Amino acid sequence: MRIETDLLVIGAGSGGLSVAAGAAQMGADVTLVEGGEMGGDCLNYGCVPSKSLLAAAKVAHGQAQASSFGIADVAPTVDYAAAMGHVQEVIGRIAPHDSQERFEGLGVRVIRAWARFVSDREVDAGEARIRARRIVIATGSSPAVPPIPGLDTVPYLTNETLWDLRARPGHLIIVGGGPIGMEMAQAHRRLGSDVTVLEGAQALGREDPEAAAVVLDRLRAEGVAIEEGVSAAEVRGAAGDLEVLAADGRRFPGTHLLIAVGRRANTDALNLDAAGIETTETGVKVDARLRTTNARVFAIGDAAGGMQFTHLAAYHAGIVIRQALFGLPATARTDHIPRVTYTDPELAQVGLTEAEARAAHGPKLEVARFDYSGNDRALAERRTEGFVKVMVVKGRPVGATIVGHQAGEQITLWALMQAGGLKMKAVADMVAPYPTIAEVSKRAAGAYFSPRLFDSALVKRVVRAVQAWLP
Ligand SMILES: Cc1cc2nc3c(=O)[nH]c(=O)nc-3n(C[C@H](O)[C@H](O)[C@H](O)COP(=O)(O)OP(=O)(O)OC[C@H]3O[C@@H](n4cnc5c(N)ncnc54)[C@H](O)[C@@H]3O)c2cc1C
Ligand SMILES: NC(=O)c1ccc[n+]([C@@H]2O[C@H](COP(=O)([O-])OP(=O)(O)OC[C@H]3O[C@@H](n4cnc5c(N)ncnc54)[C@H](O)[C@@H]3O)[C@@H](O)[C@H]2O)c1
Repeated sequence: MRIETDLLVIGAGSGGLSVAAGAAQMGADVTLVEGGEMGGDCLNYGCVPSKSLLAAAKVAHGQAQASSFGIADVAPTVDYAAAMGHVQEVIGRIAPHDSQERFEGLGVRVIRAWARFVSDREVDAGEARIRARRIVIATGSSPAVPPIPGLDTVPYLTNETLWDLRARPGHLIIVGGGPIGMEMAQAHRRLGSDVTVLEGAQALGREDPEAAAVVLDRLRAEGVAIEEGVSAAEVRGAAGDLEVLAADGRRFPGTHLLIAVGRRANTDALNLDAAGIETTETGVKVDARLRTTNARVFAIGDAAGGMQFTHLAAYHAGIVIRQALFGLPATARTDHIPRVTYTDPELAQVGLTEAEARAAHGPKLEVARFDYSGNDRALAERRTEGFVKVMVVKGRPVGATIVGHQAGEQITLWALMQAGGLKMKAVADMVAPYPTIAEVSKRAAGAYFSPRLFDSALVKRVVRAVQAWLP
């Protein structure tokens, strides 16, 4: 079967679905090829199942920690299979939105097969040979599996297989202390598993160290063993009884092993050479407009080898639609893309961290800060750990870090500030409802302005003069 199309999208995950839906609704002839599950990683093996399991874990934790509110603590009775059932139910409720039926209803031609390039503008998928004016590679990424001796002889879990478990792991060993490792560590600890995290460098090492420490302290207090600077040298054992040997000779026994050491872009099966598309160590090589080394082909989302987030893939989709449908130039920015690790407390970042901002701006950097312990709502909810830290250069934020209750919700304000290049005055002028956690951001803006107001000899002189003059 031969197909001619305006836009061919390879991969029906967060990025590909956004391109296909937008382009079809704007009148383009769109063909979407998906070899696996509609919805990609985020829906089936990533964001949705992980946040759903964390939600179940939060309920269990709440039962165990109620007495500070005057309600008896209850040791939670966890039905792990039922918690995983909840995870699958949530996936099932979102799935229709990403389904083949919905996309066909939007006018998208959906082909369920694995795609591979056969020329610079043609792709084979199942029985179809598809010739396209423009092509978008949105094939996402897969779990990287490190070459640890013995790993191939032991059953191990990844983010793709974890959700099939129905019996709670007795002792889950997690290799990798990034967002996947730390989210799953807390979820499983709260659901009653013993958990050990083995991290080769520093856990949450990409984040502001002070903010990461707040999260790591909490996880340790909840009983997660976090071993940093531990590289796994060997794995031994069998299902239910295995051990990881560290390079320094230490042994870490457990029942289950989760590998969470980062991702590999899904490019191997695409036969990119046939289309003259180059790759880098992290994914498809793209320029700031997300164009590959083939002028007809774009790459977006995880496949493009940069940051790996669902909202980034969706943002990339807009950048590509503008170029592929309207022929207009569009450049992808990164400075306004937030990221959140959904542990409890959450850790959220947009733009530069303090260390990055100091390196980039030196003495021009001012850091405005406010602690959750000064927020009345946080006190009412007994959630006083954490802070907001805003990196400011010439009155405009260049980054914000929030760690604490609902940090992921609170960072959206700073994502807006970064996206619009707005000044701190915008937040200072905002009236935040009392009592909300959102006031932490307003108070951070206040902390930026208060020395200018309260420590200013000029302001004091003006006030005294006006008071002397007023009737
Ligand atoms: C455990 C976990 C938790 C996460 N949590 C979050 C979170 O809370 N927030 C967040 O923003 N991000 C999160 N992420 C990251 C997020 O899932 C990804 O960044 C996002 O899914 C990337 O979207 P994508 O469209 O690039 O790729 P994907 O969603 O992975 O979609 C790619 C699709 O392409 C298909 N495909 C691959 N090769 C081919 C081929 N040759 N032919 C046809 N089809 C192909 C795949 O089957 C897949 O369906 C998480 C990831 C993981 C693993
Ligand atoms: N909340 C979210 O938005 C969210 C949640 C989960 C995942 N994700 C996305 O998925 C991506 C992948 O997450 P991840 O946690 O797998 O990867 P990651 O790259 O963020 O972290 C992996 C960690 O594993 C460590 N590591 C690497 N090799 C190791 C080894 N052999 N032994 C011990 N430790 C080792 C690294 O030092 C690093 O700290 C993230 O970059 C993120 O973009 C996002």
